[in-house]
Amino acid sequence: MAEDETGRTLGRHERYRGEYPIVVEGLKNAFGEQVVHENLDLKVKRGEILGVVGGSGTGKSVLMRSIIGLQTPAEGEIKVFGRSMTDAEPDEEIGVRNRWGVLFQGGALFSTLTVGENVQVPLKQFYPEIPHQLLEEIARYKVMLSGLPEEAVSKYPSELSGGMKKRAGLARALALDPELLFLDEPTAGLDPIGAAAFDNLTRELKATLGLTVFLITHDLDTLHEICDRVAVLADKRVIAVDTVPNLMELDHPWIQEYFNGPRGRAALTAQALDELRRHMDMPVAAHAVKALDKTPPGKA
Ligand SMILES: Nc1ncnc2c1ncn2[C@@H]1O[C@H](COP(=O)(O)OP(=O)(O)OP(=O)(O)O)[C@@H](O)[C@H]1O
Repeated sequence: MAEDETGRTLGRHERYRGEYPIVVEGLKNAFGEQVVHENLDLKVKRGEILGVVGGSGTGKSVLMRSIIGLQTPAEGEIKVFGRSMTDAEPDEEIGVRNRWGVLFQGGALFSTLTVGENVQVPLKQFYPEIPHQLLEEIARYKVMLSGLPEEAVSKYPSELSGGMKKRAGLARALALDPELLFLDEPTAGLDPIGAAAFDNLTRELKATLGLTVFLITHDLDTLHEICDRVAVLADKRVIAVDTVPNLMELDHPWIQEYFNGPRGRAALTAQALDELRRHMDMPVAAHAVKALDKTPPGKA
């Protein structure tokens, strides 16, 4: 079961109040000869959106799978809500597993179930005593909370667009009222408007539901717009965890290339424009937005 900082077991509906719901220390993961992580440390703060970035194959998904117990590490310690995930028996983990929700890459919905039935899967697993009608109502509520129209409840995944599938996956991840939300590349494959809408939804859900979010992404706009801090994976470990502006000051080749390369600068300019637009009633800001909008690409 989840524990507070003193080791006291938390009641089923009691929320974790410690500072770090996820603590990873000295993590090593290897597949045969291939060492993916070595001496990896990471602490996720309660109530933050932590972005996780790194080149392809640096082990972002493996890190997430280790934290949620789908990948057994070769070495190291992982604590979620104060409970060690590395030495827990599967039964013991249940008191922790129903406190998180996961949106896997691509949504990972059951294709033979409707959206509503997909959302009901974790509810039935952890709360088999809930009556059928209440299950349906909870599922409908989660679907709408994720920004889908009510009719989507009875649709099958094949009848949904890519963006709607992500929202359906999110609805399922929110089924158990989690405190922790894991999102693996939530905006991959979405058009820029769909991606921005999903970012807004994540930010609103964090604020209204008090979530802590572990967010793997390649999307620079997402990093700039909604992440409180960003962890950078390189050289088999987390080489830095900080705000984006602070990371941009670091003298690491991958970080410089990523955040200060052309795409990184474009994302930064877009964010600055957004900030200014929010203050459009101020004449100076309105003027600046007009001027920046006219700046030719590459000159911003
Ligand atoms: N089950 C597995 N068996 C063997 N190797 C694996 C397994 N899962 C992951 N790997 C390897 O571990 C490394 C890290 O994979 P992972 O999917 O975590 O990378 P990633 O950083 O999420 O990459 P991307 O950004 O491309 O999604 C890769 O080299 C991958 O091939």
